[in-house]
Amino acid sequence: MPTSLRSSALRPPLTLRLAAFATQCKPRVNSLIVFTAMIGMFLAVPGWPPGGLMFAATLGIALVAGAAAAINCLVERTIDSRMARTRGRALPLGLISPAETLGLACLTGGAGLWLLNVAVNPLTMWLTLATFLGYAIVYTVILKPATPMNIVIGGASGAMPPVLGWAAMTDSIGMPALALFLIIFLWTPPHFWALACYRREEYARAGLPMLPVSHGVPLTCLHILLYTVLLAAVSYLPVTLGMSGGIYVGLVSLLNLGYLREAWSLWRNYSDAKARHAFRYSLIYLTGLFAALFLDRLL
Ligand code: HEM
Ligand SMILES: CC(C)=CCC/C(C)=C/CC/C(C)=C/COP(=O)(O)OP(=O)(O)O
Repeated sequence: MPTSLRSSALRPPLTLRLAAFATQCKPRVNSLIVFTAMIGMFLAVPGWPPGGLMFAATLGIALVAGAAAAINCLVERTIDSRMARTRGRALPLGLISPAETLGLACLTGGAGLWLLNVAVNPLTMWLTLATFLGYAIVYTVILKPATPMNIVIGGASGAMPPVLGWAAMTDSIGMPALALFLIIFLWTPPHFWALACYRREEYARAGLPMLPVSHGVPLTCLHILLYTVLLAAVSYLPVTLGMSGGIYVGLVSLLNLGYLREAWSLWRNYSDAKARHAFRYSLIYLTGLFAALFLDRLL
């Protein structure tokens, strides 16, 4: 927090500081994370999952995911202050102090883990803790500043939520849950690299070795295309495993055609506008794929 804001007279009021903390939990990113966890819960059991168990699991996962995002904001507060996209976050603006962020993240994360342990099962609690550490420590502290492959390895944490949802309902990790893990795991690099392409100058200024910064845009676009082809192939695993049928195949095929077109066009003839479009499409793709899994099960 800037020195001028340290004196209590100049500190933002408590409600504003709590609201500032909530924005650091990255609610928009985490709403999709939690959605994929909930679909994992639906697919794990025949019929509708037990309401109380589903509520506790969803709340627990959301609290821990929010705490992980807040720790990411805490660790990266100096880097965030150097990039246009992130300099309006609560810590660079001094709306909340690092100590308050740490304290509230421990509270929310601790509450989430406790809830998972007592109201869901210890397996889900341990897997969620590992996911938290994977993102907040392994990705944020170790990999992100060190290697352009940060996202490939770090993406494993982002791919965990359907596995967490599955474990919450079954107290086990099934093959179908691993198929959903693989889908998000292969989706994450093209999702992030599209954004990293059109934000490459900011990442370079911040000293972060993202793939378009270290190896250039053409090679990054080739990687985006290759990952998208792999993703399209793996997106049919739920059918091979007997989890989904015709409705899913139809919807996911449309989504795949759209994503392959985005990736192909980006590779053939790059522009920042196309990369922005491909990033937005990545969000439609993953939301659509998980909605298709749900619809296929429902209908
Ligand atoms: C470690 C892996 C990931 C990285 C590095 C990453 C990176 C990013 C970045 C840099 C943004 C822009 C955020 C902003 O401007 O505030 C973003 C947005 C977003 N990401 Fe990811 N992402 C990852 C994994 C995921 C996963 C697994 C999901 C969901 C399942 C996801 C969902 C979203 C959503 C919904 C947005 C849009 C947020 C908005 O509109 O404000 N991301 N991601
Ligand atoms: C249950 C649980 C703990 C889930 C965590 C899931 C997880 C790994 C989410 C990662 C998504 C995310 C906020 C990426 C931002 O990347 P960034 O931090 O590089 O982006 P930034 O530059 O916007 O901070």
